[in-house]
Amino acid sequence: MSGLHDQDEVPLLAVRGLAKYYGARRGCANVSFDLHQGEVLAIVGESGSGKSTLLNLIAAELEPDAGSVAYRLRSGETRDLFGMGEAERRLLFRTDWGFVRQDAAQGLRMGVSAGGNVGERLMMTGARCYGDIRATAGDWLERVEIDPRRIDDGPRQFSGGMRQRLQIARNLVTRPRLVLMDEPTSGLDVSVQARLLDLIRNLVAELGLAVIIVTHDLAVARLLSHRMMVMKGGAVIEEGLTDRVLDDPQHPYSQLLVSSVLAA
Ligand SMILES: Nc1ncnc2c1ncn2[C@@H]1O[C@H](COP(=O)(O)OP(=O)(O)OP(=O)(O)O)[C@@H](O)[C@H]1O
Repeated sequence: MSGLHDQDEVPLLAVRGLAKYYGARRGCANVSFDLHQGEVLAIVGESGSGKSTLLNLIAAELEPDAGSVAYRLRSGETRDLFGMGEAERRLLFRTDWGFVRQDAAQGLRMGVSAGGNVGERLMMTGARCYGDIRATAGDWLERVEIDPRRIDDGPRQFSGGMRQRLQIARNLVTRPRLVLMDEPTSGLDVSVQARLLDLIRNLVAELGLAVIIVTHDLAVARLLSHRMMVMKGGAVIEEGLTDRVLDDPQHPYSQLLVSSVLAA
């Protein structure tokens, strides 16, 4: 995928010098990047390279030891996430941000119906009319290729792929501008993965979403992202346009990563 943005516009997200240590062990350190509206950034690297730590820092689920994350609000004002009050940040995350987790059970309310899962997020943006909420939830189920007649079924009655699609509907119904995704397709059958990736790709393009996607799968990065960052040992060792990094990796570790996938 290739895509360009206006270099002059203020980034949606600006990450500077982010670091997290677990005791003496480096989770990630010295990570800086900008993300613009509509841009998809893949974070790749082997297990333990720091991908989840970085994503969880950006989601403010972990406290950084150093660094900042600035976000441009809909009002145009840019704010440091860690300087915000807890309530303000929570509201932002529930409306303007999404977080699609690898394990759908962590991103869904498993005891609540499909319609309830989608409607709940909508209510956080102020929707109150039951009929409208139900109709919008039904529309979103259709958009993620779930039969809207299953609106009253719970996620426990859904397959793994359907759960992930429901999680996507729940996250996108509020029309967020930024969505974090943590290995959204791993653990699913290959054919289910392909369908889900196709769906994600179309929705991201249609809604003009900015996305940070963590994946260990370079094919996922190739398909979805404009830019990618390669992490190793908690540090970003290479960063650039996805096609460039995959076709012409500069760092020996990225070369190894790319060639080992090609050889597989
Ligand atoms: N809660 C924790 N306590 C101690 N060390 C941790 C903790 N979480 C992560 N680490 C360490 O931080 C480093 C980065 O781990 P992280 O989970 O961010 O990597 P990752 O690339 O997301 O790996 P995976 O793909 O396996 O999830 C690793 O050395 C890991 O052992």
